[in-house]
Amino acid sequence: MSQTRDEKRRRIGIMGGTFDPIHIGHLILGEKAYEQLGLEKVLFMPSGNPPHKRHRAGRASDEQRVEMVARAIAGNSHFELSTVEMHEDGYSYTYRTLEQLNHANTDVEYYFIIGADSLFNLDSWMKPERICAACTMVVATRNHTSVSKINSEMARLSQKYQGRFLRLDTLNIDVSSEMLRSWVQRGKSIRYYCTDSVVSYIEEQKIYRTPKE
Ligand SMILES: Nc1ncnc2c1ncn2[C@@H]1O[C@H](COP(=O)(O)OP(=O)(O)OP(=O)(O)O)[C@@H](O)[C@H]1O
Ligand SMILES: O=C(O)c1ccc[n+]([C@@H]2O[C@H](COP(=O)([O-])O)[C@@H](O)[C@H]2O)c1
Repeated sequence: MSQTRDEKRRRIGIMGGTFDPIHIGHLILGEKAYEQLGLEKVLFMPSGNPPHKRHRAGRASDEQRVEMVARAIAGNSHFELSTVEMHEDGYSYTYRTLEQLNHANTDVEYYFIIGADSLFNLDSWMKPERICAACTMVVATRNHTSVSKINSEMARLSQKYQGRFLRLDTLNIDVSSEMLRSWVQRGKSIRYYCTDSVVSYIEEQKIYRTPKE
């Protein structure tokens, strides 16, 4: 059932991701969504991995990804960690998470924050029409995707899934977790691309030093 969009409902953002590792791109998206949409807070929600995929070579464990998110957002009072997708069964579909959240919190309107790469993949997500019924999608540019391309994809998806899409006004942020993993693996600095607390945790725990499988 489609949620009514009521000005009186609490507005909460969700920044979902693999966060392997969490970097400044994720943090800036959360902060700009908070600012531009007048959100009460932003939940940082690491997505779970199926048990058979945990502790993959060259990747952080689920526990390490959660710890990195906790450390990265620690200094921001309107950011909050949500571990609702970290459970033994592993991967959670976004439509299910959102429907469960809506069911449990009828006074909240959710805003799901994504980068442009995720927008152009949305057709391949599980039940996009149910995702669109359960939240407003909030989209930031990535990989220098133009505003006009983002706007036309948002219009197409909005019509296809009867959804509500908003564009965040952000600069292009040239960073990806994959790039940072490869830099650590090659002994290069990732300082300033992640918070100091995350950089030191990656060093202490010796994450991303082994080549990927
Ligand atoms: N630099 C960025 N600019 C805009 N959006 C981003 C950026 N980095 C990540 N995102 C968005 O944040 C969400 C979570 O991203 P994710 O945790 O997969 O990071 P990633 O950098 O894309 O990881 P990887 O390089 O491993 O694919 C996605 O919707 C993604 O589009
Ligand atoms: O539900 C789906 O089918 C689905 C498919 C791909 C990504 N997602 C969600 O989108 C968010 C960003 O995903 P990722 O893979 O870019 O880290 C994260 O919260 C994922 O759970 C969700």
